[in-house]
Amino acid sequence: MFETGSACIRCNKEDVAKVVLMPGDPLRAKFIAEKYLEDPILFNDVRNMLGYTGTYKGKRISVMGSGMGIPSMCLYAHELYTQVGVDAIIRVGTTGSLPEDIHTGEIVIAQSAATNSAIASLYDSPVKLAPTASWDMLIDAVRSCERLGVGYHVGQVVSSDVFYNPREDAPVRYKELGLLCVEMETAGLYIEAQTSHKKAVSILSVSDTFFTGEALSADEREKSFTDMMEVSLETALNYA
Ligand SMILES: O=P(O)(O)O[C@H]1O[C@H](CO)[C@@H](O)[C@H]1O
Ligand SMILES: O=c1cc[nH]c(=O)[nH]1
Repeated sequence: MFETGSACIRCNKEDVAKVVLMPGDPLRAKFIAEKYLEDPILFNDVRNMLGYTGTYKGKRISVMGSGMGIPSMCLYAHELYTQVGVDAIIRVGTTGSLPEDIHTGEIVIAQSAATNSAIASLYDSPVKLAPTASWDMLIDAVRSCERLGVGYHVGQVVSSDVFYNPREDAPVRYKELGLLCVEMETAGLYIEAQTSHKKAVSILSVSDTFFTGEALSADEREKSFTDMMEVSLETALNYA
């Protein structure tokens, strides 16, 4: 009998480290485990949402897919925080940038996440919560970028419930408001962390741009993804 009461993560608490890297794509979780973790052990494969635990620089770290969108991220983050005993989650995601001076291959660290999702209104709170990164994880992510010599941007991102937004003016309005990029999970992760009294930060790699039409070659895409992964792993060491 597994300790998680969940139908979606089948593991015992001791199978999972205190800090978990979460890419949207479970195959990116497998890639990170195989490329960076020593002796990775698969702890979850329900719905193919692959989760592994291994060691990085001698410390125990887990990596597991979140799926796409706030509902999927919230389900897994909630269970990891409240049933599995995880303390800190780092989203390792891709994003589309809004300002012309944020280029493909660069990293955005999400200080906060504006959202068109109902997630921030669902809690029994006298105010609407503001999805915000944990300050210590945010500053650790910045320091990791600086130590590794990886360029970065820090600011407010958009977590959208839709990839194909029927409001065609949405990216223009986001850009006018000074938002840095669009993705689909960070607001959910930050609200789950806050309401579970845990920690989170999103470290995003720019895979597309909304206004410049820049594109990455296959080599550039891999390099930028590995920058994001290495910054995330270095940040995770502080919470292992
Ligand atoms: O690359 P991931 O982490 O999945 O993130 C981005 O990519 C997906 C859309 O293609 C959404 O999940 C979005 O947030
Ligand atoms: O434009 C983009 C790129 C990546 N992920 C998104 O959600 N949107």
